[in-house]
Amino acid sequence: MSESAALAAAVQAGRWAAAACQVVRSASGLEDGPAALDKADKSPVTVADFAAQALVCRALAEAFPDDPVVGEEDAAALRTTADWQGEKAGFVEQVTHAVNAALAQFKLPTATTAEILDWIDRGGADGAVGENGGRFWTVDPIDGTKGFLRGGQYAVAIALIENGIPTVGVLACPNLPVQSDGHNGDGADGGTGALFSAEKDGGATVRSLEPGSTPTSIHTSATADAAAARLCESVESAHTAHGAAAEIAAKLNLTADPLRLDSQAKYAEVARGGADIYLRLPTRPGYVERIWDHAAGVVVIEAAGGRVTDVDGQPLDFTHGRGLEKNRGVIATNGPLHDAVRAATGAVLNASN
Ligand SMILES: Nc1ncnc2c1ncn2[C@@H]1O[C@H](COP(=O)(O)OS(=O)(=O)O)[C@@H](OP(=O)(O)O)[C@H]1O
Ligand SMILES: [Mg+2]
Ligand SMILES: [Mg+2]
Ligand SMILES: [Mg+2]
Repeated sequence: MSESAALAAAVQAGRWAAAACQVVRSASGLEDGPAALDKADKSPVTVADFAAQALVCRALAEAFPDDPVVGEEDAAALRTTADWQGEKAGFVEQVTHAVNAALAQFKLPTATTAEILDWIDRGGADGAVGENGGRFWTVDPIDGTKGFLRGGQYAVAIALIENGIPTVGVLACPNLPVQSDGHNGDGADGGTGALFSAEKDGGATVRSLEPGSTPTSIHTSATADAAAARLCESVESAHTAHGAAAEIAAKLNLTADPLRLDSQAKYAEVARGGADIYLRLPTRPGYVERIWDHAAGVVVIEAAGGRVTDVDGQPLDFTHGRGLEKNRGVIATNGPLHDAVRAATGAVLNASN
């Protein structure tokens, strides 16, 4: 099937953003890592998050100038940096350098800092359904920023949402091998990285991040035997309840250890059968999942044959702006295992309430 203009734009956006992330990653040693700021919620944001959001917004604006973009980041902090000292000095210049290094790789003209900050702020839409006829993009320029900082997995996640339904999804995963190796190693394998993509009601594919690579189809695993299933979950214990996941695994008689990896690379692994179940279990009441942490993963996994609901079995509801206000946690599976995993999850979470 040929790619739609929307998918082609998202793929290009993912490639440009991944290139910027790789420029930043390779310019910094693992010891000190890329420069990062703390956001209001104390989570980190790096030079590469900003550079990647700028490039995704630029690519989407070129193809679809009227489409709103709901991005995780904004440039407000970067507009007040004139007197930044110490380790923050030069932060904005590093963003500009990363964007322009990526643009140069694609033989595109370089941009000024002012243009780059404006591209980042194109991501300031609020995702209200009804805006632009119910059509908008959502972008996580680096999902798994903590993974990125550690040299582990991270993803550039881009999705198109139409009337509340994610219809196009791209996950660019620079540290994930193109062929699943059931990997326990949680970091770069020296390869070029993988880009997963899908359209609703079309197939899901993976291709290398190498220029000109050809997509190949991916499918979730067919296993209906929970005992043989492989579960994946976040590295960060603040992002998912590891203890409850272990209880659910025991209930399902799972024998393999969970695969812990950062970012929506988890959706990608389940989509291609490298794992069978992705559990994201609420750690504290009141945390609302963000749409950009899931929209692209949902498209890819469903197109590959899998299923996604929240822990209560409800579909993820993308009609409430930037948050999945009506959902709690996430269960993503290969499909055949979904009902059993959902039942075990309900039993464990209800018992602990
Ligand atoms: N308390 C809490 N509960 C659930 N989720 C949270 C929480 N805090 C943060 N986040 C979001 O987690 C995103 C990273 O997802 P992962 O857990 O898959 O990656 S990681 O293991 O933390 O790297 C991360 O996305 P990024 O900020 O894009 O990295 C956050 O949006
Ligand atoms: Mg994220
Ligand atoms: Mg992010
Ligand atoms: Mg973040």
